[in-house]
Amino acid sequence: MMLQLTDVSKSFGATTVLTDVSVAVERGTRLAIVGASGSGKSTLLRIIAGFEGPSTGTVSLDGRVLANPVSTVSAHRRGIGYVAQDGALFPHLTVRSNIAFGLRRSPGRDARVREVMDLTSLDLELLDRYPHQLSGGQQQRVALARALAPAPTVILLDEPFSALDTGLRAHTRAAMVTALERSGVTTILVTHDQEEALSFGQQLAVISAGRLVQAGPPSEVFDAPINAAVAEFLGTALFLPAHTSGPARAVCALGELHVRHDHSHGTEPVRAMLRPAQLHVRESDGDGDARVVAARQNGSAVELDLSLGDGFTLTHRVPLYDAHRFPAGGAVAIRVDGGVVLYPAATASGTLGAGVAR
Ligand SMILES: Nc1ncnc2c1ncn2[C@@H]1O[C@H](COP(=O)(O)OP(=O)(O)OP(=O)(O)O)[C@@H](O)[C@H]1O
Repeated sequence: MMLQLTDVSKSFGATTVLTDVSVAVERGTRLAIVGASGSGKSTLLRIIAGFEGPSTGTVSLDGRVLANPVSTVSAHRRGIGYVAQDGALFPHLTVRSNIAFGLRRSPGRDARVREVMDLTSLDLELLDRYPHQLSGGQQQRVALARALAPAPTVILLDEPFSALDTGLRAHTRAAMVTALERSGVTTILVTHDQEEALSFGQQLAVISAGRLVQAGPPSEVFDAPINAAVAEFLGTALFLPAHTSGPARAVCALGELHVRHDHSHGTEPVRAMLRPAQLHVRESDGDGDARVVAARQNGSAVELDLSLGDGFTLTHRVPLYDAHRFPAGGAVAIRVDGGVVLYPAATASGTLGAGVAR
């Protein structure tokens, strides 16, 4: 066990921002916390960093209490590094001085600067540049290098890639993950980007309205979201009205399907959730499973509206080069791979935290 939060809550006046958040991060592992804007991610990081205190609950590191409502270890004594959204480099300092900022003056100081630059794949040519002479991705890597320089036990990353454009973001993220891996530092990333969260670390936690609704290895959370809202939040999800038809079986407009996970809590009727990648659609000579009611071009793909009967329509994307096989009015056959996840039938409240089993 390493960094541990136990029942952490936080209120600002009458506003409750976090409620009973408990999470443990093992030494040397990476946790990504994903949530919508305003869900409390930054506040959680700020409590771990020591910029805020919890209203209730405890933060501890290797068994040592860092903060509870009555006592707190100050931020600079926690051995925790923090990288903000925009990197927050000192604009009037060179890369060398930025990275060396938290290091004691010593003969080894310059060597350490070079070491963390190597770790974060920063070219030594950049040593004497100023932040405005760097690309966004380089700035973020300098910010990480600066945070890593004093060899912290934990690094906190607050949306460090959000200001970068898509291509640079993926590249910078991969470079950062490599650097974090090589340094062996325990890391927590917060982000509102699902792809980023799913690819970042060994653990993923979903936060909604100040509560941790689900945590686990990213593949497990993605495979078996605890409720329909989490399923939708983590990626495009298709929901079909269904009813159970036997052990691990459910019937919906696409026929009788295998149930991979059942989160319906014994309710009936249910909804069957599947991901677009599970659908295999081909043209059909006969009646097929569905009919193409509309086809819309959307960049490199064509979106087909497929009517399954019973007034139920499903949208499916096919590559542009394949679209001629699916004219409007044509019949298609649909195969589903991998089974479905069941949830209670739709209710009026569809927020991420609704109906959470904890
Ligand atoms: N010092 C404060 N006083 C009052 N309310 C605050 C304070 N800090 C944060 N909040 C409120 O707490 C909620 C969560 O804020 P927080 O910044 O933690 O969310 P977030 O998930 O990081 O959002 P974003 O992704 O938009 O940065 C927001 O509604 C915010 O207005």
